[in-house]
Amino acid sequence: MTTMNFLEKDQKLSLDKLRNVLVRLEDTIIFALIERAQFKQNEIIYVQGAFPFDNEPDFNGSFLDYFLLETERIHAQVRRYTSPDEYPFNDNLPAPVLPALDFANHLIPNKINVNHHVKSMYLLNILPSLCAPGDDSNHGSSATRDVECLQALSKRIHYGKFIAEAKFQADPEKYTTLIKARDTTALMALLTNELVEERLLRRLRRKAEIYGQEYADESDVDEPAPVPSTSADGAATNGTNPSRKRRRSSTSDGTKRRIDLDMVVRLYKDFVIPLTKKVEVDYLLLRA
Ligand SMILES: C=C(O[C@@H]1C=C(C(=O)O)C=C[C@H]1O)C(=O)O
Repeated sequence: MTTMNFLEKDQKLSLDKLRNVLVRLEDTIIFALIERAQFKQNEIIYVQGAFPFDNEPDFNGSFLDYFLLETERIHAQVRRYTSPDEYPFNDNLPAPVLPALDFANHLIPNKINVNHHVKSMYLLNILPSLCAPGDDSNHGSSATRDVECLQALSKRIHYGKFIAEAKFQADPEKYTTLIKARDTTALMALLTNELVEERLLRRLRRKAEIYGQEYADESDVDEPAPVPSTSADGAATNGTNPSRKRRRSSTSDGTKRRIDLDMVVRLYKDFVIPLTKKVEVDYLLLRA
C-alpha cells in the first residue's frame, strides 16, 4: 500500500501503511528536487513585486507566489483541497466545481497547516544548496518545479496528523495523560521513533545516490559495436569493432550526480522530520 484511499470507509489507520506512504513520498520529493536542480536559483522569481501582473493589479507577491496562487486556484476547483491529505499554501481559494466526495473521517477536526514553515524552509534553507547561483531565465520552469517541491513536502509533513492519530489509537491512555498535562516534551519523546528515523536517513541517501545518477544511454557511449561473425573478407572476427572505445560519462568518483546527497539528507534531518513531528504534537494537543 503506497497511498491511502480516504474514500474507503472501513480502512483503519495503520502505522505501517502510513509509513509506507511516507517512504513512497521520499521518491516524489527526491525527483521533484532533481527536476528543480536543473535550473539556476533564479532568485528574482522570489522577489516581491519584481514582476508586474497586469491581470492582477492588487497582487503584490513574488512570481512564485503568483504561480503558486494560480495553481492552487485551479486545483481547488477540481477539489484537491477537500482531500484529507492535501493542504494549500493560500487562503480564499475558489470552491470546487466538482461535487464533494464522502471521505472517511480519520482525524479530529483541526485547522493545522504549517505550509508557511514549509515555504520559508524551502526557500531559505533548501533552494540555495539545491541550485547553482545565477539566473538562466528559466523563470517559469523554476517556478513550476518549486510548486511541485512545495506540494510534495507539504503532503509529506502533514501526514504527521495521520501518524499521530494512529499512535494515539494504539495507546490512548498514555497519550491522553500527556496531552492533559500539556507536556509537549514528553509527547515528542513518546511519538519519536529513532530507529525509523535512522533507517529513513540511510534509505534516503541511497535513493538520492541512485536516482541522482546520470544514466549514460547506449547511444551516448562508444560501445564496441557488434559486427558480423565474419568480416567482409570472410575472415572470422571476435564480434566487436575495436575502433570504437567506450566513452565513460562518469566523473572521477565514478558517477555524475544530479543532486547533492548531503543536502537531501539534511533536508529531512533538519526540516522535514522535525516539522512532521511538530504537526504530530500540534495535532495530539487538540485531542485532549
Ligand atoms: C512519522 C513518524 O513519526 C516520527 C517522525 C518521523 C519522520 O518524520 O520521518 C519518523 C519517526 C518518528 O520519529 C513515524 O513514527 O513513522
